[in-house]
Amino acid sequence: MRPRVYMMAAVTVDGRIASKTGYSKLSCPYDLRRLHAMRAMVDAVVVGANTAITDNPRLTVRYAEGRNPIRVLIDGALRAPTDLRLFDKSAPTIVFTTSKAPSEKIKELQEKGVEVIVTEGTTVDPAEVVAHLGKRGVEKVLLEGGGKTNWEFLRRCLVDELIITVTPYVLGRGVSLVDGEGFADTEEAPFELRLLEAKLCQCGREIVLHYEVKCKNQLTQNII
Ligand SMILES: NC(=O)C1=CN([C@@H]2O[C@H](COP(=O)(O)OP(=O)(O)OC[C@H]3O[C@@H](n4cnc5c(N)ncnc54)[C@H](OP(=O)(O)O)[C@@H]3O)[C@@H](O)[C@H]2O)C=CC1
Ligand SMILES: Nc1nc(O)c(N)c(N[C@@H]2O[C@H](COP(=O)(O)O)[C@@H](O)[C@H]2O)n1
Repeated sequence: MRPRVYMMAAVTVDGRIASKTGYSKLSCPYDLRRLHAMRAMVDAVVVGANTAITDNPRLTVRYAEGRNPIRVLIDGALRAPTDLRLFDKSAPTIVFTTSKAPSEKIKELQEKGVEVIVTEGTTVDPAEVVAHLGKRGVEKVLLEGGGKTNWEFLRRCLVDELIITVTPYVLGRGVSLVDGEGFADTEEAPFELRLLEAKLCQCGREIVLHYEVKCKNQLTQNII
């Protein structure tokens, strides 16, 4: 069985996860604690190249109790600089890339103890990433964005639960929670969202929405 995939993000009222300049610090301290508690609950946390480059995240557990998950970066052309915090020794890190990655950069990362997996094709197939993690015993994966990576996972029905915090801001042009080609209408989406919970954050200014993502194929199979 493939690992269960949770997608978590903080969005503005107009659905942005970052501004036009890449600013993304939207969450209140309570929301950050929820994020870190989730990191402690999963076995691996996944981000895309732009998030790694723009935010230079640590992806470790700091505002909750628990162990650090494996950090996973999807970076087709290995654009991420090798001095990112992701590549420090605080947690195991895996990079999924393609033959577009410069070989000297792969070597540099390997010397830092980072595992680099070069997949076939011109882009990394997220299904392959999830399957690979499953084979290594990973049972729970947290997808932390950004928008393009969220789209690549969602359009393939690779997300099982969505936890979205709506924050009291409007940014206008910027990065969308799900940033891809898009669906023509709600029917075209290969999944349905079922609301599990909607709650007010302890800060009193944010709403936490928790959905189950049901793949329509699986729904049909269940009906038959
Ligand atoms: N508010 C929040 O909760 C969060 C906000 N953010 C924000 O999101 C922004 C970044 O989002 P966005 O620009 O959409 O980018 P992403 O972080 O999703 O990175 C996208 C890039 O990752 C690489 N990538 C992702 N999936 C694949 C794949 N399947 N195969 C190959 N490469 C892949 C590609 O790089 P390439 O094109 O080189 O192949 C792609 O362009 C940042 O500003 C960050 O701050 C991020 C997370 C949470
Ligand atoms: N859930 C959530 N809320 C926000 O407001 C955010 N900005 C993010 N961003 C994610 O967290 C990463 C930063 O992590 P570190 O604190 O450096 O460990 C960032 O890169 C996004 O993945 N998430």
